[in-house]
Formats: sequence, C-alpha cells, structure tokens
Amino acid sequence: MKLLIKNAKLFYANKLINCDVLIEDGKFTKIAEHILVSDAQVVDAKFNLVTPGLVDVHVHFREPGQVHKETIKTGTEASAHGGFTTVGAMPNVTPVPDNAEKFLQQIKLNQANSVINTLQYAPVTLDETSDQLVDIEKLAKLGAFAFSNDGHGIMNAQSMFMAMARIAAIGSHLAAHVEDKNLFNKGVINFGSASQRLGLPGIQQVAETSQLARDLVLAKETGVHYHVCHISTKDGVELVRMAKDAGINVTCEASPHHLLLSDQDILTDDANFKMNPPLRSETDRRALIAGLQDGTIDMIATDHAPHAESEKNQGFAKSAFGITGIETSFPLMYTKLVKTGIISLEELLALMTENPAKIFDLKQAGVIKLGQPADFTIINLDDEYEIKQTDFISKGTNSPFIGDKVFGETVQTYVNGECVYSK
Ligand SMILES: NC(=O)N[C@@H](CC(=O)O)C(=O)O
Ligand SMILES: [Zn+2]
Ligand SMILES: [Zn+2]
Repeated sequence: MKLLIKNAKLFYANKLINCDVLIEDGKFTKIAEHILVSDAQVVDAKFNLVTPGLVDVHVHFREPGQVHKETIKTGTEASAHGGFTTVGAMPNVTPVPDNAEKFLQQIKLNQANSVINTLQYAPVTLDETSDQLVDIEKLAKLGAFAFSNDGHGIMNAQSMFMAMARIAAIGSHLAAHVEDKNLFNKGVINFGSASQRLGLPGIQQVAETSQLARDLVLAKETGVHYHVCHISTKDGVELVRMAKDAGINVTCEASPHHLLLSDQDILTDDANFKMNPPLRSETDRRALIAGLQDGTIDMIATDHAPHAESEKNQGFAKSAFGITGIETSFPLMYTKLVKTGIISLEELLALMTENPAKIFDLKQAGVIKLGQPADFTIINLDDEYEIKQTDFISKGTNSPFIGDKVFGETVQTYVNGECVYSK
C-alpha cells in the first residue's frame, strides 16, 4: 500500500519545508521536493501544514464507568478531529485500573475502541484515593506509560516518596495533579476578586504551590522524572523554573484554558469556565505565557474532561469540574499565540509533538522520520472558522470557547498511514 502526500508544508527536523512525502505499508519511506510514483494513492495537501500527529499526555476518556460523558471511541475520534494521533488517558475511570487484571482489561478496551494511539496511565495508589501504592513494577511491565493519580493527587508524603523511588528505579514517569485537599476549602473557583464578586468559595493558590514545593523536594531526593499536570499559578511556574535550574528532573504542562483565560473572563455563573485547577488571575496567566516562552513549560496538554450537559448547567456551585478540549487545542493555540506573535509556529508544534514525545519516551510519536509509523495531520492555517457546539465529535461540548473564531482547522488525520479523520 503506497500513499503519496503531494505539496506538503512539512514540519520536519524543526523546520517547515515544502515537499512531498511517501508512505509505504504505514511508514514514512521518502521525503523529497518532488516524488513520482505511479502506483500510489495521491493526496494533494495544497501546501497546508503537515505536522507529526499531535501528542497530548493528559486526557480523560470516561470508559468504563461514565460512558454517557465520553467513550474511548468518541474520545479518540474527537482527538483525531483535533489533529491528535497519540494521547495519554488518565486512570480516573470506574473501575480504576489499579491491579494487573483491571489494567489489562483497560488496555484491551483501549485497543478495541481507539482510532488513534491511546496510551494508558496507571494510578499511583489503589483506587487513586488510598495511601497504598499499586504494584508499580507490574503495571509498568503490562504497559503503563506513566503513573498518575490525576483528579485526586497524593496527599500522603510517604506514599509520594515511596512511589517516586519505585518509579525512578524502573525509569518511568510520575505525573502529578498537585493540590493539597486540606487547602481546597470546598472551592469551585480561584480564590480572589472573582470569587468575591460572584460570592463563591475560592480555591487558594497555595493548594497547588505548597504540594508542588513538597514534591520538588521529594523528586530531588529520588531522582524521579516528575511531571506537573496543568500548572496554573505564577508561583508554581517560578518553583518549576527554580527546580529546573537546580537540576531536578521536572517537566510541566499547561492547558490552553489556563494560557488563554483568567478568572476575569468569568462574567456569569457559567460552569463551562469551571475546572480544576481553576482559571487563575491575569497575573498568573501572564506568568504561564512567560513560562511557555522561556521553556519552563515543556508542553501543551488539554486535560480534556468531557461532561454531560446536565452535569455542567448547574452553575459553579453544583456543576462538575472540567472542560472538553481536545478538538479546540491546536486552533486556539495557533490563533491566540502564534498569529499574535507570542510564540512561533515551530515552537507551538514542538510543544504539541516532539516535546511531549521525547519527555515521555514515546519513540514512535512526535516526529516525522523515515521508517517511523506514518502518524500525521494536515492542518489548514489560512481559513478562519467558528468553534460551534454542533461540530464537536466528543460527547462533551462543555467549552468556554464556543463562538470563538479561529484558524488551524484539521483537514485530515492519519495513523499508521490510514486516514482516521477527514473534514
Ligand atoms: N480537570 C478537571 O477539572 N477535571 C478532571 C480531573 C482532573 O484533571 O483533575 C476530570 O476528570 O473531570
Ligand atoms: Zn488534574
Ligand atoms: Zn486531568
């Protein structure tokens, strides 16, 4: 089977080049200015962007347990629509895949239902809520690509310390939702002027930063690769910057919503602006942008957290935390960060492909290389379109960006040389 992509504006070796790309048996086999093959299926990319398939290390699909919010099928089809070919699925499903049997069952479900590459996180502790560690070594052997208690975090310092030591010993990765529950204050929004204005209980910034400081000390001691999920505060970015300068093995991600919105954008009691961590102040948002520009923030991750409409239309006090994000991430980042000159297109693509792949040792993802599986996405950077609720493939349409006009629509997405999304 041969597939020839003509007239690509290809992101290749950190540069954009105009060329043709040949794919044979699902792998990249030739990249050249002009390729002529008589027996290939031809796709004219029309000098649209051709990027390695986007990589997102932080998504929530809800299967098993809450398939009314999302299934692996709808989640991965939505991912393909967003240009993603590899995602890391968080383990806060029901049941939590916290032993060999449940983990293998989860992997089977993922394989049977995914149209892209779905990598599976294992939890760090039983049920994600106890202090008792899972069998880290066994779950890694069974294919856990990293460990995380996302959604809950790890309150007990000893559990965290032991988990880090064991994850370091096998060379895996620990991704942390940093939030001290004891400082959470039953909050539903950032603590500050917006929580006062709307009369809602606020989540203090120290809930994030105090636990992050603890973890950085433990990461230094154990040498583990420690990855900070959805960083949201100025002080958090500063802590990561200092830790990196001190040689601690820490990386971090930021989500499109924390980079683009602040609590000042919450004008009404609309829970499409409710997520955890919450939208912070404009000062925090700017610090995140600075962290993206100077490399303190290593990657963009969506924290795609779909919920049903009935779970999101009850105002801040009662609605679920989280927003859908996998279908709007690239266009939002491209329109609001690249077109405005805040970062370059090459920088954005690295943040969404090569960086996450390298940092999480995903050898088959994030770059276009000869011999590599042909996972790539064709993206139209020229035509503006509107983010519409009716265009989501995800079951979750809980987005604060509906109605925004953006550039960067996915034209086609390919996994192993097969088209898995076409506009
Ligand atoms: N981000 C959220 O607000 N919610 C996530 C959990 C999480 O990422 O902490 C979810 O699973 O819904
Ligand atoms: Zn989280
Ligand atoms: Zn999450």
